[in-house]
Amino acid sequence: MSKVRIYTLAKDLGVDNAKMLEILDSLGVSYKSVSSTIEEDTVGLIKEMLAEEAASGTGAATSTDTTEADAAQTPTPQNISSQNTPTQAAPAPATAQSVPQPAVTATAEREPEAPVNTQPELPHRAPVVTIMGHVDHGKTSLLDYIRKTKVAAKEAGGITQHVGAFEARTSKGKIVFIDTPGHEAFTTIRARGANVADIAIIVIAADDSLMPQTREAIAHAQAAKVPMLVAVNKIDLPQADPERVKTDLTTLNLVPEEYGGDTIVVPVSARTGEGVEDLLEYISLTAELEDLRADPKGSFSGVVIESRVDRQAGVLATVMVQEGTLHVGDFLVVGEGYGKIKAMTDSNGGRIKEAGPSTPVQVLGFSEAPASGEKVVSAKNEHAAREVIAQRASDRRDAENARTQRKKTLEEMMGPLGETRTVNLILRADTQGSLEAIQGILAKKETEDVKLNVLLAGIGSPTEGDVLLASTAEATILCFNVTASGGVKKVADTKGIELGTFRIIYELIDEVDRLIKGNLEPVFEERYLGRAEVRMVIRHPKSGNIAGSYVTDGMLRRNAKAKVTRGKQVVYEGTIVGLKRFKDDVREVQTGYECGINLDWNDVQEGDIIEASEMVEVEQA
Ligand SMILES: Nc1nc2c(ncn2[C@@H]2O[C@H](COP(=O)(O)OP(=O)(O)OP(=O)(O)O)[C@@H](O)[C@H]2O)c(=O)[nH]1
Repeated sequence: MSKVRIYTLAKDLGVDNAKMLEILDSLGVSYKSVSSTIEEDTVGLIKEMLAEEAASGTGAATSTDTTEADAAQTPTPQNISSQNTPTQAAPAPATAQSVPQPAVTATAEREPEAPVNTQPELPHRAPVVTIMGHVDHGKTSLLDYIRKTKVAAKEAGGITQHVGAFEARTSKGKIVFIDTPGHEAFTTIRARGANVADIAIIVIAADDSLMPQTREAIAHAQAAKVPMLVAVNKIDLPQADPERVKTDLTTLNLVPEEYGGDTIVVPVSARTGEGVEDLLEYISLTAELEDLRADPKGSFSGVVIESRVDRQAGVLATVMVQEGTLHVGDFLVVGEGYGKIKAMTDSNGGRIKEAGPSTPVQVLGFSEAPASGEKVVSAKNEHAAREVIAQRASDRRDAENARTQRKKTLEEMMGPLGETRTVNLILRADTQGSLEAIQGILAKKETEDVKLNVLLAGIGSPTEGDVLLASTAEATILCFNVTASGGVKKVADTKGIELGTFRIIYELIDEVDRLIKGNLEPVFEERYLGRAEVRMVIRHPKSGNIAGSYVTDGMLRRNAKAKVTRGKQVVYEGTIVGLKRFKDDVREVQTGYECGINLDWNDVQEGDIIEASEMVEVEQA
């Protein structure tokens, strides 16, 4: 029995995706997304339903979106298919969809009036897409192909400067591509707390399948919780084996739709262009499901994609507008610096005066090059910009002071107690065999309370990218038989990332055990401090009997735990409540010194041995 993809069917029948899903729900048909497939039989039922509704004038084909744009149209099935372009009027929110809406028809006399959603909706914005994958799998070629075919010829012509992002025009609207392939850019941006990409395309060469950087790219996208699409590239090659890629993906728990999962896998060729249209269509579909919106009238915020210093022009920074609208003349604050926009160009080099959400713009006006991933906000005027910067500088100083070696509490590390916790790990090992062995053991360690989440299991030394991933995902990096370079260690240090290196698998596993235990309660350990011999008992009118002693080993400390042995027998366990050297109260007494010990116990005798210890919290990995 053949199957039909939901969104294709919706398109063919001229209903929008939301409506189609509503029909499927009413028929009790299960699906994962609009890109899932349904049985041919169901298609017949849907057609019948639509025909009946159309005949009874209930506007079956009418979108549940009761926007002005829809209302202005005569609702024929053809003119209401939803296209997620940024200029399109926004569909009604989910809550409005669940309210039965009278049909919108060409005859306006129908009563009562349809309940109109008075809350103005934010308009849709174009998706921002990043392309990641293993070296040589075709990321750049794919971006080049899209740029060549989807950026208007006159715009693409001439010398297009690389600005870090470009806008593609597709039949489904604008899609913005981050033009720096690879996950370094993605992670660098995320490491500064910003999220630029809405969708990640993982490119996998059909003749090579999963490679270490493919796994890394997937881990990065998953850590960022960014929806992923897999583009299996180079399908034009005779040795291409897209099926193998799909099977291999299942080993990472990414089950392609064809296999009953929800991972969209699109075969493409960046060389011939085959499948690229499909890929773009899937991007638009994913964007539609993500329901990406932004307020062009709101206050501006954006993120620096990249920046460089041009010898003639000065600092040129590419900023992605995320909210609001940017205008020439606006004051921008980045980190602890600011600038006034002297000029602005779009990603094709054309001068522009303003730019709304999901628009990458090159800005001239910063005095220093801001770093990728820095967040940008605007200020009313220069004075306001300076005020923001002064506040930031003072906040930073406070944070630096507060950070001085403050240990994170368990709750901060693991989330609230009493819930299932996740320990995020990045594993690095010398061979695939070791990795598998470690993962095999770890799989058995999971409990109801603690989940072990291996974000990335890679062969070879940990990279700076791993540290960035660890810092954004709050993960611990564990290395087996590989060590981090000095540079990577330094980055880990500055970011406060735990990076453990082990030569014995079970030591690594012990470390994981400690991490797991750390989830449950703090672990304390009794640590031996020292020992003293009682040489005489001094009777004190107020404090009771004081043990005049000589410290024979280590040291004694006030408030330490005390154990008194007489011969082989433990005769008392308590606390050292007072410690004196001659007449003075002291905190500690070292080996070789005499002291008076008050145990708040009167039966101490000459010859007793007082052993001191204290409870210390065991460092939680
Ligand atoms: N036959 C074929 N070759 C391709 C295709 N896509 C890319 N290539 C070739 O594969 C090689 C690598 O392509 P790139 O686009 O540079 O790959 P990349 O992933 O950007 O590589 P890095 O930037 O080094 O990470 C080049 O020689 C491309 O010509 C394709 O669809 N079919």
